[in-house]
Amino acid sequence: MLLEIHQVGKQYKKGVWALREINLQLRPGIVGLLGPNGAGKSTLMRILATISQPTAGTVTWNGVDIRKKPDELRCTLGYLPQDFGVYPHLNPIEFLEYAAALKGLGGRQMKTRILEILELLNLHHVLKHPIGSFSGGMRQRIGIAQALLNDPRLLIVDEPTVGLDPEERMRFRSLLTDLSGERIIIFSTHILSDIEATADQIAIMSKGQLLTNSDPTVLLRNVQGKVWSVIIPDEEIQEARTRWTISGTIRREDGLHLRIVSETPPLPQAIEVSPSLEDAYLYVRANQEGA
Ligand SMILES: Nc1ncnc2c1ncn2[C@@H]1O[C@H](COP(=O)(O)OP(=O)(O)OP(=O)(O)O)[C@@H](O)[C@H]1O
Repeated sequence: MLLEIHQVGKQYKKGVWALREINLQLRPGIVGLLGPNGAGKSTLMRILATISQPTAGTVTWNGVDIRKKPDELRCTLGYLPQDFGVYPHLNPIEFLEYAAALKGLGGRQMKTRILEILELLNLHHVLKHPIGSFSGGMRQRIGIAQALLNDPRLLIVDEPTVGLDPEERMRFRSLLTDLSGERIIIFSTHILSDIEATADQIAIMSKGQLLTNSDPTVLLRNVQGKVWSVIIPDEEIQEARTRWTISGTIRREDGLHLRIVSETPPLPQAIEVSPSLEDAYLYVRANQEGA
């Protein structure tokens, strides 16, 4: 199973590229697509979901160009868009039957499959309740349920944790881990902690470009020896912000404790600390955007 993105670009307006020269090879596992708002994550996901066409480049699914033969991918694609809407008056079964019909799926087997999915997503106790009465996390699980109807090999979820409380976020992350295995799961977010514990691969995007695509341990290794702790007086924070890439600030009795990502010690008394993925993310962005 292989999804290959080759030199993909997308231009919405003349001269303005929302995506530029994206190259990625994805195999089974969870890929975290990380980047700030406007980085191009949704644009890329819509192209992969065959909803939008790239202006340049190609995407192949197991060697087949998805532009020429979109159905090869569509029949095994599950997609949860960012702006997923539900019909509030329908209950989960009614909604999923409707979603299945839209996808051309139906029959007796589909009824059984819907019940299995609702059980898997821990929604079996609310089968008769209108979706409008559900919490944000439960609605997102309905969104995932519709994406799983065809037992997809490629599952694309676009910022699924927006609006969820911390507990719901945690549950959603472990749900994706449960669903991984013989699937490619692409999970976009602008929040690092969403993918920190779950992603096998982290692709970082900014301003339409792919800055890096690595195993999280490689990202961490790259920033090893480049994260420092320093203490400065409160009044120096403005200047510090202009001088350094700061990944954390804590106010203590003895002053402001800064966590700084820098190739060399930012001050002679700086103490080296072990890096986090947050540091690694800032390091990639600071280096590659500035380059
Ligand atoms: N339909 C569109 N027409 C014109 N420009 C668009 C369209 N969709 C997105 N863009 C622009 O393309 C760029 C990338 O947007 P995109 O939505 O893909 O980013 P994103 O990383 O998903 O951000 P967000 O988290 O805010 O959705 C942005 O500058 C955005 O304004």
